[in-house]
Amino acid sequence: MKKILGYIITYKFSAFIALLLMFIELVVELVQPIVMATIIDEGIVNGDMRTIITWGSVLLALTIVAFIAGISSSFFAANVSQGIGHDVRRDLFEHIQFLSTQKIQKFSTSSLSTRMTNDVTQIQGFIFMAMRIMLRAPLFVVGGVVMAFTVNVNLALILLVAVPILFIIMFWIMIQGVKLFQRVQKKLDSLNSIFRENLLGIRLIKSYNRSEHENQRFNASNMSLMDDNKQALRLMEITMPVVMLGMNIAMVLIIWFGSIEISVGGAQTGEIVAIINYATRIMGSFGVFSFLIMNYSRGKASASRISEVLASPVEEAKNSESKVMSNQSEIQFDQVNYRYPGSRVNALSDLSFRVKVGDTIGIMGETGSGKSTLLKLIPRLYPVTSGRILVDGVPIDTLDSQALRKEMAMVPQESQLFSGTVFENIAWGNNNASLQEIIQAATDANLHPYIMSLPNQYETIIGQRGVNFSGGQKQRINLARAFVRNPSILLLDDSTSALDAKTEASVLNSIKSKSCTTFIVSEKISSVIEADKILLLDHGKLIDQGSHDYLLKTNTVYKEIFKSQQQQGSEL
Ligand SMILES: Nc1ncnc2c1ncn2[C@@H]1O[C@H](COP(=O)(O)OP(=O)(O)OP(=O)(O)O)[C@@H](O)[C@H]1O
Repeated sequence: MKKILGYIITYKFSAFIALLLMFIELVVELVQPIVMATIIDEGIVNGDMRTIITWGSVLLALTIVAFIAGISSSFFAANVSQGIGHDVRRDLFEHIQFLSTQKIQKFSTSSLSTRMTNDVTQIQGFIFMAMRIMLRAPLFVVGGVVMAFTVNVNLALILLVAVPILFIIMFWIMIQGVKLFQRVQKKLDSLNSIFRENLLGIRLIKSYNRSEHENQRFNASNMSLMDDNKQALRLMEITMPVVMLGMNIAMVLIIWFGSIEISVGGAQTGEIVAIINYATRIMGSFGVFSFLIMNYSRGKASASRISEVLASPVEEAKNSESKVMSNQSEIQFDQVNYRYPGSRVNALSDLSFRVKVGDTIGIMGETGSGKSTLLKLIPRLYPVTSGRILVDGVPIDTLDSQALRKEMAMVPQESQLFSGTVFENIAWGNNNASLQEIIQAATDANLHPYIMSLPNQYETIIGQRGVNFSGGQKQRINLARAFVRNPSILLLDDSTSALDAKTEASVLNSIKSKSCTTFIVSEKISSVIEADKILLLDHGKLIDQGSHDYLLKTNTVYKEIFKSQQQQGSEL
């Protein structure tokens, strides 16, 4: 919460004015019962019309002041809460951009999106409430008791006993509430995660007739969220009856002792009315406590979830002074091991190999053998568990990650498109690319003729996640995006799997004509047949390396794969 409240500094002026106006409103409300007592005791009881009119006018003026102060305070409080919400969202977004892939995986994308939306909204609500009533309610309770003492000490003593007891009960409820609302927030995360998976996999769900199963999964999570929410709200709901009970007992006592005091001349009617007035208003302030507790509990839970993200260290630029990467880079893996966090086995074990500048490297192996993992280690998407990866002799963990990645382009296994036009999606790889360069990249990806056949050509809007493009078209947009970057290291993770043989051959030819060092992950020998070197992986270990001809002659596993793929090819 401290971290989030730190954001208030930017809005200190608005926050100060909001609190000042709230304070004026509070003082006016505290003075009003005394004015009423004066009107009763000096005006009504004595039949003094002048006193009634004078103090009645004062009362009216005070009411108008409180009204204006209240509205203006809300205006400034909204400024502060909305401003802070905006700043927190901005910082969260920026921070998430620089979190390591492992950290993002740990938080999970659905949790991050709940934090970015729902949690920030809770914080906004909390800050607004904090400035409007969170301070005002307890201040009024304390101020009300103090003012009651100035009216009649004996009767005020009743309030002095009742109020602390209620405070303690409220404090206990608040502590329980924070725990419960934290649980609610976690359940909301799970619900969001199921919902997200459903939206992404809607076609698969329909084609497998699994809607009923998914409904059940969602309903179970929804039910669990409802149960926890109910439990939290039930706790909140008991606050009002407890307050009513405590304060009504106090009021009965005030009236009872008050009537005795009046009969012995120790108090006047107006004083009793004023103290009852304070008691009623204190009860009102306590009444909003349940709302405040709920707001505070949710706000605190949300603040700690947001702070957790903001406090996660970003990928460090360990050595920003380090040498800038040359645009032709030799790569060396030196006894590299990698184990995913939480996994019991290495995804990659004792990997050592060297890649010459401009070479094309094929990476082959059965599914799950560690091909994609190897590729992701090169731009340091995951830091190695042990061993070293060197680019031009420099360990990559000593290089600034931005500088390291500037020279690389990666085409992921799963095509990724952004909302916008085809042009924007390709240019995303290189902001400074000219139209000519974009067209060249699309041509190299064997995509230009298709784009030109579209009604709006390069200005064609790509639907959400590229729904209006085929798998192969999406892959080629991703390839064009990588080409336009003109990288010195090109990383292709099974990026031609959806292309037909002719298109793939044409794309591979374009890649061959480029001078970059290229890594091609594939399960198809045809994709890597012309590579300078093929790395053969098995269960994360490098079992052999060499050219296609060399492996075909010397490696029986490779020979088997080749034979089976040849057979499949001739059967097709
Ligand atoms: N994000 C992850 N978290 C934990 N384990 C992972 C993660 N990604 C991959 N793994 C595990 O690491 C191993 C290697 O996975 P990797 O994706 O590198 O294999 P691959 O050879 O590229 O497979 P495929 O050909 O099916 O894409 C697998 O056993 C996989 O379960």
